[in-house]
Amino acid sequence: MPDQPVARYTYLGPEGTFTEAALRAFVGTEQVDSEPAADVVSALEAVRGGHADLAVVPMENSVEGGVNVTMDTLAGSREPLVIVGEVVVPVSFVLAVVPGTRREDVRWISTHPHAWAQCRGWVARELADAAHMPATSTAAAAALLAERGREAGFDAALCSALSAQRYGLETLAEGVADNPHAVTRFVVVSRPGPLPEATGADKTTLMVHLPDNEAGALLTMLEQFAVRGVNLSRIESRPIGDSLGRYSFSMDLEGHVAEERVAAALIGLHRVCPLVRFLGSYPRWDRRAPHMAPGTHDADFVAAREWVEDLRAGRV
Ligand SMILES: O=C(O)C(=O)C[C@]1(C(=O)O)C=C[C@@H](O)C=C1
Repeated sequence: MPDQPVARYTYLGPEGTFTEAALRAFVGTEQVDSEPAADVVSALEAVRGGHADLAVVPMENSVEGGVNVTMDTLAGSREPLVIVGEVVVPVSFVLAVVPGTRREDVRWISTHPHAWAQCRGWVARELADAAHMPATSTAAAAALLAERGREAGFDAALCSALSAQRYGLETLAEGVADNPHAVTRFVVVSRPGPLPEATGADKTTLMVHLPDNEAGALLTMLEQFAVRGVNLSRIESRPIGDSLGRYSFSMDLEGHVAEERVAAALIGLHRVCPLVRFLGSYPRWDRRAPHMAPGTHDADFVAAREWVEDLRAGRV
């Protein structure tokens, strides 16, 4: 048998981001063909353009919620991309500085906005006068501080312990996190192709538009899931952008499109929503199977369909 070609990965870089840690957790080895990207959009564009096979990007954080740039870039282009996997990584930060910097010298702290949101309380308590300078990632802040020192325009980075070490920074505080159990969920994205097989513990990601100015349109959309026993694990609204009051809905549901109840919900959505974008069915990171309500197993749908076929054929 010929060797399988090695998948080329890209991820939100530079080296040392939590996204790189997620990539390594996903492939389960340090040996991976990977190239960091400057930001989420560039990582996803590298896959669209064929420069990489797979991109790992942050999707959702347990404290700060959805990563808008990921949701919008995945859903927003005419050339579709699909999610083929997910990874959940615990996140806690270190306060990293150029060696010799004292705690009382720290006025400006650079990090990714999602990281800042997870450490705001700690900063208010420990460094009350410090302010935030946004960076494209936690490791980008660390790398810039290591490269430019005082010329970077900030005094410290909130980043992973790995980045502080990789960029030769000194750690002034570790375990920085307002919520010690915070986790970030990352998704693995590819160009469309054969779907990952259903495992019995999967998720499906969708982006849906509702009909304009229709009372109850959101309820009608949600009913498509409820009546088929499909649980949603995330739903967020995002502005469509062309006028006020128009929103799309980004959501994850428990199940795989290969399952009857999920397929039936998608058929329902297709009938009642002007746009439904399928963004992938893929195994859950925690391998937790959904609770199945009575009457929602594949066999129940098959039996019900056969019954209707009998009726149509006159076998009453
Ligand atoms: O900047 C990083 O290190 C990232 O991997 C991005 C990111 C995010 O977008 O949420 C990932 C995990 C943390 O929640 C903070 C930042």
